[in-house]
Amino acid sequence: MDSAGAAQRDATGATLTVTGLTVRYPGAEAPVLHDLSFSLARGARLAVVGGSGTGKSTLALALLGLLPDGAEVSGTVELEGTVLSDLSRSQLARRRGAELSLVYQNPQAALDPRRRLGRQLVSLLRVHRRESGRQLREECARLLGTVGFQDPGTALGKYPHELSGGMLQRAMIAVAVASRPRVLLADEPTTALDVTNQEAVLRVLEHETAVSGSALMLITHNLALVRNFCDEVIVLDRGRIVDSGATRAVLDAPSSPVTERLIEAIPVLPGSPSDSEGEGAR
Ligand SMILES: Nc1ncnc2c1ncn2[C@@H]1O[C@H](COP(=O)(O)OP(=O)(O)OP(=O)(O)O)[C@@H](O)[C@H]1O
Repeated sequence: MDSAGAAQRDATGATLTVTGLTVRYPGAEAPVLHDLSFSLARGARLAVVGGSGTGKSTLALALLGLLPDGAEVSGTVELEGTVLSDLSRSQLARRRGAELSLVYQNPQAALDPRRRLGRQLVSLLRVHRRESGRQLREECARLLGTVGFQDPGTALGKYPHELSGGMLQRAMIAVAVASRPRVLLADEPTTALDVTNQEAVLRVLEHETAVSGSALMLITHNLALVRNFCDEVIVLDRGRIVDSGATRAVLDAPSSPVTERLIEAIPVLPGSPSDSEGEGAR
């Protein structure tokens, strides 16, 4: 943990505090996000759940300061006591990646198909580190090893299309948490993957955020995934929070019909983690 971050800690235990966040896209009549307020505790795992078009990705972009030009934003986003809208573009860019990091839905789309994986991962690390290219490449190999790559050196020499989506996503997570961000934002990180790769990526997310001490904000439309993975959940509908709280409490006693519908959509398979027997361990 860096001393600047430690000095800025507030007394609430929250690493991220969002207050009254409202966003309107240019030309749109109504805001896409309405007066959102929530906080994320240090090291906690929060799910943001909602159907298509409810504003989940807009929320991620707003937190990262990456909304398109002309978007109207009000309310505040506070990271470790610093209001992000008070920062200059370059200060915000430094925090992005170092303190607030993002894992995209589709790692293939986030990478340049013409450049080998190693060069791209080194470029990502270089934004926040001063080591030589050789040291950064060694660090990339070490990071890939921590997320289950048997032969990191070979993987670094490959082009993105030569690796599976699951491998690429694990690599991206390893690099995203390398700077020990306060918050890792994962926007549908498993949606583009098959079931086996989804599980591997979730295990990596769980392990890596635990090791780095990062809080996780998991954006998903899939409440089944949230059940066993997140401590808290907020449910979005048409840009508003319609339900929120500890995951168990929200799932056991939803206060919105929207949450009820999402719960009804969870497939219950005998012996699956969503089966009550399977849940006993947590
Ligand atoms: N750049 C933009 N300009 C104008 N409207 C936008 C823009 N991006 C998104 N929207 C609109 O904002 C609303 C919320 O979109 P957003 O992508 O945040 O939802 P989402 O919950 O992430 O959806 P999905 O799960 O389908 O990705 C949608 O109606 C969308 O059409």
